[in-house]
Amino acid sequence: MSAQLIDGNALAKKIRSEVAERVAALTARGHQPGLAVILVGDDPASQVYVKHKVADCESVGMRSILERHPASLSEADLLARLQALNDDPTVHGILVQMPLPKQINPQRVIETISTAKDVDGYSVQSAGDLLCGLPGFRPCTPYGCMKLIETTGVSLKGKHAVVIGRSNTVGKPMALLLLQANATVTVCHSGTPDLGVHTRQADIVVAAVGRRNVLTADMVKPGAVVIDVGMNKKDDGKLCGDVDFDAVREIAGWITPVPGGVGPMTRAMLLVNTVESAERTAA
Ligand SMILES: Nc1nc(=O)c2c([nH]1)NC[C@@H]1CN(c3ccc(C(=O)N[C@@H](CCC(=O)O)C(=O)O)cc3)C=[N+]21
Repeated sequence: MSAQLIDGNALAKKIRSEVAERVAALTARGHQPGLAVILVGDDPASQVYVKHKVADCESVGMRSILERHPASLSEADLLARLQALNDDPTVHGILVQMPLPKQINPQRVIETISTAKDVDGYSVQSAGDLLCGLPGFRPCTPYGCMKLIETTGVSLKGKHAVVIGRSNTVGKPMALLLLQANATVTVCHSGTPDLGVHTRQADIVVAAVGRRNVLTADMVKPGAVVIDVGMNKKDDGKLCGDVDFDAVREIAGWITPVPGGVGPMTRAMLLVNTVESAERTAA
């Protein structure tokens, strides 16, 4: 028996159509939501991602402001730009594409963005809101993973969820979201001696390491929900995740593909956070 595919493209499309309705309602009241996307330098992958985000905004009727800066931009100049966007009432979300050139401290950049416009959910305030279960912007990738898990109909209450990876943007917030949904949560990482011991117990596995074949078929409990956050390149240049997809899909109950799983949902949740920000401002 083969796992059911969780279609991230289809779910993202449905979410975009819901966002489009909220955008239209706000726009009719003179509050068109706006997202500022800032790209520093000319990293090819970042250019593609940023283009996608701008196109996503257009597809839901949101205004996007794309700012491109040279890789030599100083930190002070970037912070000054962010202050101007903080003060601009037509901008409801601000995203600074990561990674940044080395002369710029990313944490300082994140903390300069107004909490009310931190639609990436990367700031210490947003992280603290999540930790405490308070309203605030949730980081888009783990937020999207929760929506993907929801579509399986598998209830998280009382289930064992294993997160592989402990980054501030994915692993840690993922664990907190699962915990808030009443799962029993284990966080594994590069210092975990035997990953399989943990993942074989898991009803839900979220792999967010950034390395191929982190999760193989022998590490998965039959019927488990497998969410693959990885974005790696194979030798043939094709995109693949952290999960040994072809083998794991024979064991798992549900699995997300790469591409077409978590990636499109990350972008969809950015739109959700931005429309939410605009709704709060308009209220
Ligand atoms: N401030 C900031 N916020 C981010 O959210 C952020 C960032 N910086 N820096 C880079 C990472 C990466 N990221 C992706 C989002 C969607 C896809 C995506 O849509 N992927 C498609 C495939 C795209 C392709 O074919 O290359 C998919 O998985 O189906 C990929 C990568 C957001 N990031």
